[in-house]
Amino acid sequence: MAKKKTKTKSKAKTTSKFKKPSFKLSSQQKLIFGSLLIILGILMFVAFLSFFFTGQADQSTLSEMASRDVKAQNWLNKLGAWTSDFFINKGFGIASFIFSGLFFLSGIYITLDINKARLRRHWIWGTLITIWLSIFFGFFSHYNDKLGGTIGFEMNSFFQDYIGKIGTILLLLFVLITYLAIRFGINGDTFVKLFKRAKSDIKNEVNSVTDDSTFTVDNDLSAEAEDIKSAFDLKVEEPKPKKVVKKPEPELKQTLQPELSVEAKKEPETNDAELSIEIETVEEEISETDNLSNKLVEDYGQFDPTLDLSKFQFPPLDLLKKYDTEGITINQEELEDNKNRIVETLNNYKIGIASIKATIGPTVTLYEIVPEAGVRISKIKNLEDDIALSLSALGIRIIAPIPGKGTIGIEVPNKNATIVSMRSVIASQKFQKSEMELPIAFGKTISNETFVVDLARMPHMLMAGATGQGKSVGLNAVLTSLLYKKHPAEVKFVLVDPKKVELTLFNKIERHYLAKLPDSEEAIITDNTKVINTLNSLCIEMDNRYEMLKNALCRNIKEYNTKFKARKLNPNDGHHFLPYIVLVVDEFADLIMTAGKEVETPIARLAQLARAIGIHLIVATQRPSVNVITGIIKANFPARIAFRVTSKIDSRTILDGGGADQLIGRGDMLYTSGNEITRIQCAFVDTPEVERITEFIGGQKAYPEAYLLPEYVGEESGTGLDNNIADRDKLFREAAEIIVTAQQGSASLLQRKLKLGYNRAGRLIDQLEAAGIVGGFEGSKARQVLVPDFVALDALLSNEI
Ligand SMILES: Nc1ncnc2c1ncn2[C@@H]1O[C@H](COP(=O)(O)OP(=O)(O)OP(=O)(O)O)[C@@H](O)[C@H]1O
Repeated sequence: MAKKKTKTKSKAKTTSKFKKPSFKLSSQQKLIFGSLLIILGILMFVAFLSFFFTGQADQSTLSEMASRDVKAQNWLNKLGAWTSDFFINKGFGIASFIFSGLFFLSGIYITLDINKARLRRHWIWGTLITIWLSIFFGFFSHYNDKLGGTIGFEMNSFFQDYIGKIGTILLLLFVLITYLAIRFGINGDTFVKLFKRAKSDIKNEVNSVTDDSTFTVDNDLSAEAEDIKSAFDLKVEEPKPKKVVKKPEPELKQTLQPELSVEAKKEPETNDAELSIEIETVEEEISETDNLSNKLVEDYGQFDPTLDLSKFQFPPLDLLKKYDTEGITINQEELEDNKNRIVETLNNYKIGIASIKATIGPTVTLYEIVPEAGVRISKIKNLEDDIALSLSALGIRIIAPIPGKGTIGIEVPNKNATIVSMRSVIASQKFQKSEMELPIAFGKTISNETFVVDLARMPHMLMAGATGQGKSVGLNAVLTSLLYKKHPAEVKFVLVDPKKVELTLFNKIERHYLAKLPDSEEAIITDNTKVINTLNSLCIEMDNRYEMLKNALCRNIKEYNTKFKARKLNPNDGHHFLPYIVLVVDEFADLIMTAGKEVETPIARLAQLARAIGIHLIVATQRPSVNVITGIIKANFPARIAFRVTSKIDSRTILDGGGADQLIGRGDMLYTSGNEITRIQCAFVDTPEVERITEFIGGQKAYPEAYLLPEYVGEESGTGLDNNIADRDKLFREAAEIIVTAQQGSASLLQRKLKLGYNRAGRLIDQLEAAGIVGGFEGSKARQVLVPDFVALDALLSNEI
């Protein structure tokens, strides 16, 4: 009991801490409230009972309730008179007694803390029975109007007015049957059983009578036993009396007594058919871990991952530049001009337009046309170049039809494009109030709405665009968005920048936001070998995180972190708060060209599996050709961003459709995360702005070092020359075959054929040398191949084992 009390106490404390509304009563409150209800039930019963004797006399006093001089006859005086008049006279008649019973019962249930669901059921059924009874007694209102009360009388006459007396009786009968069927589970079988039972009872009765006679005659039952039997009015069943009478006289009483209980036990059998299953809803037990975590949360509050840098300040908006040219200016003349030209061009091709509407965006204006009935959409689509010619403008895109609208869209670039500043999108309500995990404010759509997406949901993003079209600005916009919204404890970046200059500014926030390999000096990765190590290390991190999620019984990072914050996961078991990791790779083409499969494999693995554990990839490339964006990469990057590209083929590679070749550049981009393509003007964030932000963050207190990724033992760390078969590269056999076929022992051949990095190819050559397949190093000349053909190679390798 004492335990229970502390439990409820601690629970109450916890809930008050979080200020959640709680209707749980303490045991003392339950006692007080319960006894109040019990007393109320008794008072109602007394008042109602008294009403039948004093109700008539109290009629006149009801109107003078407020006067102290007037006395009522009711046993509970004026309050009793008023309550009983209210419930019985004006309410449900004698059925109102049920209410007093319900109050009494509620009091008992609450005091003893018995199942609430059952009490609720009592109230529902009790109220229904009260209504039914009051309507039923309504039939007898002309004998005594107190029987059914006003409600009963009125409802009864209402039904009689519409379905007559017989109809009302049948309706009540139907309701009664329904009630019995639902409440007690009575069905047709019950009646059959009842009938059978009655029949067998009669039979037994008859048998018992015959038995009784044989009983006395056969067994010579003493007069005393006979007396006892008649006194208990026993129904003696066939085999039992014989047993009883065989016992000696003094034991007779004892044996007869148990028979009493036999009859008592029979009772449920007779009620068998009327039994209904009451399902008790058991209140959920608080498990031990819950309890412990509750206590921890109570004592120390929820775990706060930001505590180490609790004074960290997010960069202020002032660090971002404000542009004078911002905001949409409507050039009426330009609009009118473009409209006329569109209509004219289409008319030249005998395409009539029913209506035309313009939506002005920051860089392009969308003209939505509803063509006249009977015009083929493909006809308009084919006129793309003609419309562009007549408007003498670049970057015209025709969307026929606009998905979900049923109109045809013609996007025409504005003569004077307005810059979408990073400041305006970061300051927008949409971004500031977003509840996303990793919100990114990309820019503004064609209807000038701020476009915010959640990187956590994408879950990976592929970005392509020809040089100078705004990729780097786009990457900076992504990083800036996250810096403005996420605390250093919540997100970490792994930055890969083969160009070495684009992301260097972020070096300043290394100890706040960046992640790196334990042995590396620079957090921003510019060296291709390090990229391979980092990617493999991320794969290890991914596997570790999955293990942690598995142990914590969580499906994703969000659930895991919520559980960790609620102190349900023990840090001693290896659990810790998991920050999101965003891997940004600029110039992916360069990586693929130099490292090939060694980069592609871990990237594809991460892209396939890392979404649930919070590792998200952003990969940017200048050359969106198929040998860079391979099928496996493409399949795992559902979100794509295309800045202007040079050819339709490139557009198709990145977007699976045209359009990116018709963009106007300077941040004009297309975004898709599935079917729909949205045209967006990317927000512009300049280098000085990024510099100011990183300086602001970098100037604050930081963690002792960057977030450390797990160590990865790279391939070049192996001893190249030893001939340990177990340590051989997985591609050893394949490499040997290539060398033997080409009869040329060069690392670059392996690099080309197997799409490997230089280091790995070199190591393979070393292993081939150790195995005696190629000769020693000969300077600039290719090594000699010592195995003439496949047969010899097979023989050599099989001899090794
Ligand atoms: N959203 C934008 N709004 C306005 N101007 C932009 C925008 N994005 C880019 N520009 C302009 O285009 C120029 C080139 O952009 P950026 O450096 O991002 O190109 P890039 O695609 O990264 O080129 P590269 O691949 O050669 O690095 C910028 O200096 C800027 O003047």
